[in-house]
Amino acid sequence: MIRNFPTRQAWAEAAADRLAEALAEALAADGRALFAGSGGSTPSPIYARLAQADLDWTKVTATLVDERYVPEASPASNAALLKRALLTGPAAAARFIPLYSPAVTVDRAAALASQTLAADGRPLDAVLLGMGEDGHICSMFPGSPTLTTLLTPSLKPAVYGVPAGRDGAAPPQERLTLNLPWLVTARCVVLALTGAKKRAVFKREAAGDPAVSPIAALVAANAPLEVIWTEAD
Ligand SMILES: O=C1O[C@H](COP(=O)(O)O)[C@@H](O)[C@H](O)[C@H]1O
Repeated sequence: MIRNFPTRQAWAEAAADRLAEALAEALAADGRALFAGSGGSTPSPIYARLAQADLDWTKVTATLVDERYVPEASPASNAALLKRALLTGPAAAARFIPLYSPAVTVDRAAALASQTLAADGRPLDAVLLGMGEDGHICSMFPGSPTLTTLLTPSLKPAVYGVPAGRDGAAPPQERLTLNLPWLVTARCVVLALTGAKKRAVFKREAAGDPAVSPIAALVAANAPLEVIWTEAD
């Protein structure tokens, strides 16, 4: 279930190649493809390689698995990271759907992003996930108040607002996130992990309770999950 790579370079290449393959399959089958990427410190080397993939990027739409409720000018913006690291060179021709909208509430921004993604009219073809050391994926935080809704498999794929909290379970800042049904209906979900600590967290979470652990819920729902790991931190 976990593919191991000896170096960061081999790990990034394997993840990017798998994502490019899934996007190429979608382009061949349907003439278009939908990608969703994570933020955080993990994905930049993967994005750098994926941006070089020989794809018709004019037919690719890219979005985010989650976002902090901040404008692109903020250093915390995942949109800014994606544009800087992936949507450059030939990949700059891809269409980008942000989760953030200015001057509305986080829930209104979530509704607007849900509508735009629904209008695109296809499931995700390739997803790049990271995981925090607390076991969160997207902005699904173990123990947070919105988790039950985000993990409900019978809901439609949608974007949700995640309130900020002070208790350690909720994020310190409002966020936007895709829900589990987006991941379960995807063609390919790559979870990219680095270091011994995250591997241990993944193993613990995968064996956990799907009602309270996003990783366990992903596994229990038979999402097309591929875990790519390097011990290089
Ligand atoms: O907050 C976030 O964190 C996770 C994990 O980030 P990392 O720095 O440990 O790689 C990331 O996947 C998510 O997109 C981001 O918003």
